[in-house]
This record gives sequence, structure tokens and C-alpha cells, in this order.
Amino acid sequence: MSVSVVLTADDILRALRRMAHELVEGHHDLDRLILLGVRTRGVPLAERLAAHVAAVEKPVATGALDTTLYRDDYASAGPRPVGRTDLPGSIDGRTVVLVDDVLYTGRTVRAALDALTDLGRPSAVRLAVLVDRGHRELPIRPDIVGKNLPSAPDDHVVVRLEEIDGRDEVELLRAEPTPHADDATEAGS
Ligand SMILES: O=P(O)(O)OC[C@H]1O[C@H](OP(=O)(O)OP(=O)(O)O)[C@H](O)[C@@H]1O
Ligand SMILES: O=c1cc[nH]c(=O)[nH]1
Repeated sequence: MSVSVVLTADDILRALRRMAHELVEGHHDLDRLILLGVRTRGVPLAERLAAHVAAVEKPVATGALDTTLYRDDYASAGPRPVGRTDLPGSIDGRTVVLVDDVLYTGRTVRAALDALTDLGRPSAVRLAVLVDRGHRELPIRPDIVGKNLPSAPDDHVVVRLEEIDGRDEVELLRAEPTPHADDATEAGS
């Protein structure tokens, strides 16, 4: 397996700043916005995004969404701890921006949409992710992306955040190292 750092702490900071600017540009009524972090690492990311938005414009509401009970593998994957969902108030008529660290198959976002339906009726739901690594299994597309990261299906993206992991970093774990061009030539010759 090979491990490479794809985002440093500085890269994450820059990506979040840019994402916050995109949020401000795309949502003129920031009072209607709720940044809802998907547990686990979406929660500190939503709070950081809110801090960047506040620095350039004004404070925005944040919350946390746990999707465990809505996952389509809930029954098959065995018992998992259920986290808290914390809303800053009613989501009815608000624009909810789901915030997550990684977007892969899209199944977590699907579960989040299902959870939202039980919580109220937002006027719109958007999606912001730090890393989009592709390989969607559902018709889900992010609105705001920190980094598009091409990956193989069996790679793994590890997001570490100061608040949870003690440092900021995104790593790409490759199951098989990509063959070096020379190796490929040698193998083929
Ligand atoms: O698009 P998907 O295929 O659903 O994958 C993306 C999800 O996977 C990770 O969560 P994970 O289930 O590992 O839980 P965690 O955030 O609590 O670690 C990540 O934080 C996303 O929520
Ligand atoms: O690579 C992946 C896929 C799903 N969730 C992650 O956190 N990383």
C-alpha cells in the first residue's frame, strides 16, 4: 500500500476559505442558511466554514446531522453507535447545506437527505464536501468542492481534522502502488 498526503493543513485552510466565498456568493440571504455537518467530520468542517463565512460576511447557523439510522446498510452492517443530531431551530423553509469531509458512493448523502425529510421541509438542500473522490453509486452531485481527487475504487481517503484527530491532513491510501512508467516498459519488453 502507498500513502500520500493530498492536502496539507494549509491546503485545507485555503480550500475552506474558498468554499466559504462560494457559499457567500451563491447565497445572498445568509440568514436563511443552515450549515449542517454530517457526522463525524462534517461537523467541525461546517463550524469552520461558518467561521470563514462570518469573517467575510456575517454569522450563519450551524448544526450536526447523524445519518446512522438512515443508512441503507444499517441492518446488514451490524450495530453502530448513533450520534446526536443538533439543529439550530426549524429547517422548514431554510436552505440547508450538508457539509461532509468525503464524497464517494453518495450513500451517506442519500441517508442524510432521508434524515432531513424526517426533520422538516427545507426550501433547498445543497452539498459541500472537502474531497470528492468520485465513484458515485447514486445520482448525487456536490455544489461546492474543496478538492476533486481522482481515485481508484479500492483506494481510501483519510481526512484528519484538528478537532478530532489532533491535526489537519488528507491522505490517499492506494491499495496497489501505481506502476512506475519505467516498470511498465520493462514489464512489457
Ligand atoms: O459517499 P460515501 O460512500 O457514503 O462515503 C463518504 C462517507 O464516508 C465517510 O464516513 P464514514 O461512514 O466513514 O463515517 P465517519 O465520518 O463517522 O468516519 C465520510 O465521512 C463520508 O460521510
Ligand atoms: O475513501 C473514503 C471513502 C469513504 N469515506 C471515507 O472517509 N473515505
